Amino acid sequence: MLRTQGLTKQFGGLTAVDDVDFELPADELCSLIGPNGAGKTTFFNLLTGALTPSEGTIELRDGDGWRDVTDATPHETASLGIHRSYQITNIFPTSTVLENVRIAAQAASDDATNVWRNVGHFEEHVAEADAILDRVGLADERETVAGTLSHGAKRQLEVGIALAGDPDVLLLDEPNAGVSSESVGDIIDLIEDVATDHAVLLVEHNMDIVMNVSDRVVVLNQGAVIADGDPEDVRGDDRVQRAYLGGYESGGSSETSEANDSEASDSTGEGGTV
Ligand SMILES: Nc1ncnc2c1ncn2[C@@H]1O[C@H](COP(=O)(O)OP(=O)(O)OP(=O)(O)O)[C@@H](O)[C@H]1O
Repeated sequence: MLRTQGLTKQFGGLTAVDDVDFELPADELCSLIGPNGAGKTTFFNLLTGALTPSEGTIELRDGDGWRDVTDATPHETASLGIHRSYQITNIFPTSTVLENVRIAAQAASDDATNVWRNVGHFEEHVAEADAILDRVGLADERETVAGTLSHGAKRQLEVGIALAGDPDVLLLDEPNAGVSSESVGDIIDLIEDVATDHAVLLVEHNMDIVMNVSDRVVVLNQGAVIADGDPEDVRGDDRVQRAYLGGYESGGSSETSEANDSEASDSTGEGGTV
């Protein structure tokens, strides 16, 4: 579905993503984990075209072949089917929940030139938005002003906005960030649901979520892949334990110590999907 070869990003003398060969099959939910500063967000930003690689290629499955999207802009990658949710909230806070998803659905369609026109003219986008709200568990919040939602509901809305672009590949950036522990089960259900019909690449610090939902786990450290495989194997890998997991056991403390300051160190902030 999507693959990178030798993908590298340098910021001055710092190599944030270092020679990464990666492939995401169409039916897979893959988690990308690693300590703060490992390069996960930079890798996402390369895939969406928000950043241009220093070296290497990014390709998307195109029929029987591959299409090179290495130099594609964010608009082009979105129209080719790569969408992401944002760790920093990427919603219109004064618009309703429905409007947020309706605008994203419309922006992804041919009506994109006039996204603010009267809702009544766009029944099909409203219907699409309602179906998405149902899917992400926000049907009851349809008329709620988005900025007043709880953290957890905002995360659900961000996934809904990403889904509205009708993506093939969904990049989820910490969908659990800021969500209360009671809502973790809802987020797991949501991730598993969207993975039934999308290729998903998930960045998440909560190891219980990662171990629960992932078909495969890739570990980045200092920009390079240090492990790639079955969640259980990756968890048992000595290098991964040393670099990141530090004794993580299922059902224990679910976040690594690195994760606790992840919100503060976010470095996305690179524009929106609509
Ligand atoms: N625009 C930028 N300019 C310079 N350095 C950057 C830039 N963006 C990221 N970096 C650096 O690149 C490295 C990788 O950062 P990145 O945000 O990709 O890591 P991360 O794994 O997503 O971390 P976190 O888990 O904290 O979100 C870090 O050392 C960071 O300081």
